[in-house]
Amino acid sequence: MKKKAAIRKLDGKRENAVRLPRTVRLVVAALILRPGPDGAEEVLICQRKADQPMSLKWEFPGGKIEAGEGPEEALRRELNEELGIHAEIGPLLTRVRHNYRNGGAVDIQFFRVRSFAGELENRIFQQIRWSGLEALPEYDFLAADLGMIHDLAEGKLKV
Ligand SMILES: Nc1nc2c([nH]c(=O)n2[C@H]2C[C@H](O)[C@@H](COP(=O)(O)OP(=O)(O)OP(=O)(O)O)O2)c(=O)[nH]1
Repeated sequence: MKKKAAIRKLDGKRENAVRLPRTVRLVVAALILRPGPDGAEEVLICQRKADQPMSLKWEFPGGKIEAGEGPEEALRRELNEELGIHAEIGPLLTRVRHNYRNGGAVDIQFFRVRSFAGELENRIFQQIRWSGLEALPEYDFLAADLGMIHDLAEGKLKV
């Protein structure tokens, strides 16, 4: 009897593991930088619309990598769709993995962008704006970005 009970328990555990899969969304995002008026760096930040999930939170422009795309290629496409620019994608600055409380997980690669062609145009966001790096913690960012924006503000992550 004891043995059977133990097996049932094990099976139950396995079932739970199957019932709660975490599909990781592979995401790319850009730190688009420009020199600010005082010579310090400014970065472009974007606020999600009121009718989007995680509404009105701030984030960096970007989105999910589609099947068959490389990360840089996906980011170039997203920046064109969202902001109407043709960006030159620079180096990978950092990579963040975060489990959201609703069960979704994201794996985000952040690339530096210092140069782009075309005029910045807000095509999908509530608003976009330039912020000094040290001011980033004043904005209500998506949870996955919090560690990184504090590192940027404190100069621990170099751009
Ligand atoms: N673009 C971007 N997405 C981010 C950041 N931080 C963060 O957690 N994310 C998450 C939000 C989304 O779940 C996902 C990006 O997906 P998306 O931009 O293609 O699509 P979406 O907001 O409609 O999200 P979804 O509901 O389809 O998952 O990554 C960030 O700084 N920039």
